[in-house]
Amino acid sequence: MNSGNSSFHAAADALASDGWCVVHDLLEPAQIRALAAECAALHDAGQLQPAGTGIGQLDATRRGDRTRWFAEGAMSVPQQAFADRIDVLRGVLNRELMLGLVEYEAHYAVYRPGARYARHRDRLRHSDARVVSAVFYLNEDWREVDGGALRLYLADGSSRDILPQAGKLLLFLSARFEHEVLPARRDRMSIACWMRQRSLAATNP
Ligand SMILES: O=C(O)CCC(=O)C(=O)O
Ligand SMILES: [Fe+2]
Repeated sequence: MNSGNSSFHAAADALASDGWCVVHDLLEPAQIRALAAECAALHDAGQLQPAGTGIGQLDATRRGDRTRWFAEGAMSVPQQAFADRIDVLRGVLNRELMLGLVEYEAHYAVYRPGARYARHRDRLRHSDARVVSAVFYLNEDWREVDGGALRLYLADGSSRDILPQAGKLLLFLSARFEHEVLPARRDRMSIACWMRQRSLAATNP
């Protein structure tokens, strides 16, 4: 069971001090495998769609993944397990950092070999709703030679490469960090999720 939430408290501290962190115990291995199997099956059944870049355009040279949103009220068992834990994390972040996170959105993403997502920020131009980006990786036995790191650009000009290994949850403040997905040599599966505040500046795109 994922009984302890001590890593969530540590994550809140790290978000407050550094703005980003990695959590390793979001879900059990069997739950992660169930998500990976579902993501792969949906992809193979043609149920993922080419992703846009937030300004309504498709440009596979900038963003080459295919995605499928989790549908509220119609989630599968593995998706619900993920959502339940994200909700617990959201509660901890709200209590400890007073972030006012009222909801989240999440989608599966598959990057085929060679696909990338060029350097970008997750907060959309027309909305300040996204506060915390949370990327959960589903890839068993991922090694450095497989590529596909998430490169996170830090304020001091340096960067960190995070490999998309099964079970890792990368958290970062959506407004603060530019990041990119480097091309991989094998299929790269993840759940991209954003914890959202009630948006004050939202307008229709
Ligand atoms: O898959 C990742 O590592 C990050 C994906 C991403 O940056 C995004 O979907 O906005
Ligand atoms: Fe992103």
